Amino acid sequence: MSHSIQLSTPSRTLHLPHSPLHRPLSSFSFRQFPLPSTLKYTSLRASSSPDSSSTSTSSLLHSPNGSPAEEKPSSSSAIDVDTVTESELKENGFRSTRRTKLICTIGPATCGFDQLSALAEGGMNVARLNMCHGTRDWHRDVIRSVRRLNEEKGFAVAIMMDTEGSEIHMGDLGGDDASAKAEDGEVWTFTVRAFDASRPQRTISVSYDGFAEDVRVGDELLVDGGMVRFDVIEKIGPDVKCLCTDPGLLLPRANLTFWRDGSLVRERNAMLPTISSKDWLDIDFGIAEGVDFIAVSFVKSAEVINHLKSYLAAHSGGEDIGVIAKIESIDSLTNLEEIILASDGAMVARGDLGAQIPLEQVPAAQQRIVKVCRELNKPVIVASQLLESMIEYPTPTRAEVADVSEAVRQRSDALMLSGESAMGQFPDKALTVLRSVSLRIERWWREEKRYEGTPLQAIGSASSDRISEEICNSASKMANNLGVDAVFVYTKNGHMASLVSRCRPDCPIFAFTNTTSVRRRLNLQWGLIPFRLSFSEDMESNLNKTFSLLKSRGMIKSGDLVIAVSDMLQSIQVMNVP
Ligand SMILES: Nc1ncnc2c1ncn2[C@@H]1O[C@H](COP(=O)(O)OP(=O)(O)OP(=O)(O)O)[C@@H](O)[C@H]1O
Ligand SMILES: CC(=O)C(=O)O
Ligand SMILES: [K+]
Ligand SMILES: [Mg+2]
Repeated sequence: MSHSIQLSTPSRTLHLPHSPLHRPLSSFSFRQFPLPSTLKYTSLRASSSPDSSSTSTSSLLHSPNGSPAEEKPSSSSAIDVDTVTESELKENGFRSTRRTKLICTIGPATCGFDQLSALAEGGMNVARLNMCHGTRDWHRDVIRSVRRLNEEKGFAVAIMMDTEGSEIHMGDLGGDDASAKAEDGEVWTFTVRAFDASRPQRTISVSYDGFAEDVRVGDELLVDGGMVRFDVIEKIGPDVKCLCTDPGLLLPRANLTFWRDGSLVRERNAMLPTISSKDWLDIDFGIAEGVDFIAVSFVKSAEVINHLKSYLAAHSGGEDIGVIAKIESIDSLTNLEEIILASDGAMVARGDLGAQIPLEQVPAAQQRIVKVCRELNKPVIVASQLLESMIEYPTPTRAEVADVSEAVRQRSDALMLSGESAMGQFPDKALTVLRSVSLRIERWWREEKRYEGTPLQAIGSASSDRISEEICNSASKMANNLGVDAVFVYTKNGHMASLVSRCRPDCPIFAFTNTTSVRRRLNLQWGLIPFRLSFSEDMESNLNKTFSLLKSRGMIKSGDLVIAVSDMLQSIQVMNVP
């Protein structure tokens, strides 16, 4: 058995002393493929049969009942890629493609087709719909516009529906009020009464009937995680009188928390279901409209994630919907590992998290959540207030740029805009800032050759899963050491692509998959450039086909060095594009 990998350039023989493949694994052997006239490569292949390349750990992307009609490949010779990726690849080459994914919350500022189109052109990978706001008809229109955009322009923008959850929040402000200003020293009334007509002056309705009973005089009331603060000074039936101690803007449906003797009052929240009856109706709506992800607010345990996943499996007709756990409560931090293990991804929901734990603990929590997600191979989103000042101003603060940089540096999968894109004045500019800061940090890694060095623990238990992992780990390491232009991964359900993404290699990952729904879901993961392409079990013909399609569109060129891995054949192939 040879311990070297022969590249297609005959003069170069590569020794990989630290490669996991170098270990004396008797089941690994090198096998020379018959060389087609146009393609020369040497392949490294595991001796287990291709059929055993089980990817059962991927519940997110596994399609048990086959693909619905919409997902049928349109043409066997076409490749689906959006115009932005195509021109980026043509103009700047592989290396400069962005690795960090971008999510935009859609709201009144961005719900029109042209506005959505501008966001997609600006790099939006996922559109988030927050079910706390807007009607189902409004959300349906947005979902359909995004779908039209994908169909017309080749984008793979995924839709993430975010549940309202049953935490306590303010009601709508009534009338045309977009916000209300609370000044220091003013007395405001928080009430469980609903208003028939216009909102009485300095009065705010509260979503939770037990509010007036639970809150006590002397408690501190925090709006939106402390953006505005009040002291509870008097209770009169359903009305709670509060003195403003920290002034600020009250936004419709802002989250409310109350604190007693320096800690969060949680007894009440524990009794509310994580998924409310309204959330279940929203979830049915999301299934009917074919959303790609459901983000669950205020997750407390893995149980609710498992429950939702069985519900989706039973009701979504074989369509896969990824479940994202929002980490925004103390309970979710306590049960972090098991929650993330049960989920298909997680969100560091810093807005509410910062209202539940002291603010100075949020950065450490973020770092821990990002790390656990990497370990367990789940995409992770860093969310809230990344560019908060850009709701009002066209340039970010230096501190915001530093915060975005830190999230990119942690190699989180995705960054999310909230109010900046939903109702801010500069949604496109905010997206541009996320994009340019991501690109800058990523370029710095390349310039400094700062490869991700974190050793990753094994996740799969079945031997074929372990082999897939080792192949992806080795392929990524080889990609860094050889300075290859791209890793190609052929994946039916996306699992193999996520394993390559997990290694955060220093080159883009072209993920070829044969369904549009898997293509959209891959768009949440770090470094993956998802293409839809119909392919066969025969890797040689897949590669030849991909090379000719991409070359004809100017996205790759002869001589580019590529590493290929796939679901179908447990092998690593290294080759120059013919
Ligand atoms: N669909 C929508 N319709 C109207 N306004 C919206 C919509 N989505 C978001 N917004 C506005 O953008 C703001 C920020 O959005 P964001 O999604 O962060 O909501 P949030 O209310 O802070 O709750 P969450 O904790 O779920 O993120 C909201 O407070 C709201 O004013
Ligand atoms: C995104 C979200 O829900 C939060 O930050 O609270
Ligand atoms: K929400
Ligand atoms: Mg929240």
